[in-house]
Amino acid sequence: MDKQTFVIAIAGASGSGKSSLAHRLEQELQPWFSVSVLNEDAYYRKQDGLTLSERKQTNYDHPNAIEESLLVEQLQELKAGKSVSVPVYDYTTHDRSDATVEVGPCQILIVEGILLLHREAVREIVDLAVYIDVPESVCLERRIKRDVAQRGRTRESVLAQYEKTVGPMYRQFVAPSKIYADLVVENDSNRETAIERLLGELRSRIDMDHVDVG
Ligand SMILES: Nc1ncnc2c1ncn2[C@@H]1O[C@H](COP(=O)(O)OP(=O)(O)O)[C@@H](O)[C@H]1O
Ligand SMILES: Nc1ccn([C@@H]2O[C@H](COP(=O)(O)O)[C@@H](O)[C@H]2O)c(=O)n1
Repeated sequence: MDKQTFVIAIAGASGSGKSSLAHRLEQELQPWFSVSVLNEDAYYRKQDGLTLSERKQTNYDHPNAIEESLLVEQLQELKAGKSVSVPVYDYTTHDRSDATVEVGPCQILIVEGILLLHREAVREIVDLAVYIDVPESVCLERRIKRDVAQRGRTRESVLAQYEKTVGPMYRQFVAPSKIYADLVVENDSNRETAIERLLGELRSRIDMDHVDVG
């Protein structure tokens, strides 16, 4: 078997804890492997032709909000052992910035995002598909706290956006994509429980011979 980058996708609702788990997994795997983490959000389309108030109205939870062709192209390049220049997204301006970050070849690539498992072209690249399963009400409470603290939002704006787009798109696209997961992990209690379960499953499911450790 060819040794190439092993790609783990972590999908699930906004606020389910994908990003936190992806970075914890990176920490746990790093002593043994070179690991990189990618976020689907980096591939939100550029919106510099729109005003800020127009950008605030965009439906960021619809699959078409993401430039899927660039996401897939960069996943393929990384899987093939090449470097890519990943866009940098700014949630406060609702736009992709002009900056990019270089992501180099790695043995394990973790990519996280709400709609990854909805995307057939992404599923074809992924070696292990993980869905983080958390009740909607828990995700919403976490999202309110995070978006007010880190993404320049108010509680009211988060609730309005949730009712208009986030909740409906979750029910239409994100939750149904759970059927494509190789592994479903609950994350509505202790964070350590989820990471332990993920690591336990990974140990038995990742074919380490497949990963180039040489
Ligand atoms: N198991 C957990 N228990 C409590 N809070 C959590 C847990 N996992 C993540 N969080 C918190 O919830 C918020 C959303 O987590 P994040 O990883 O950003 O979710 P996502 O990437 O799925 O949107 C963050 O503030 C994070 O610290
Ligand atoms: N300008 C933007 C872009 C995206 N969002 C929201 O981000 C969510 C996905 O990221 P998570 O880290 O929460 O998984 C998605 O639900 C979008 O609504 C935004 O609010 N503003």
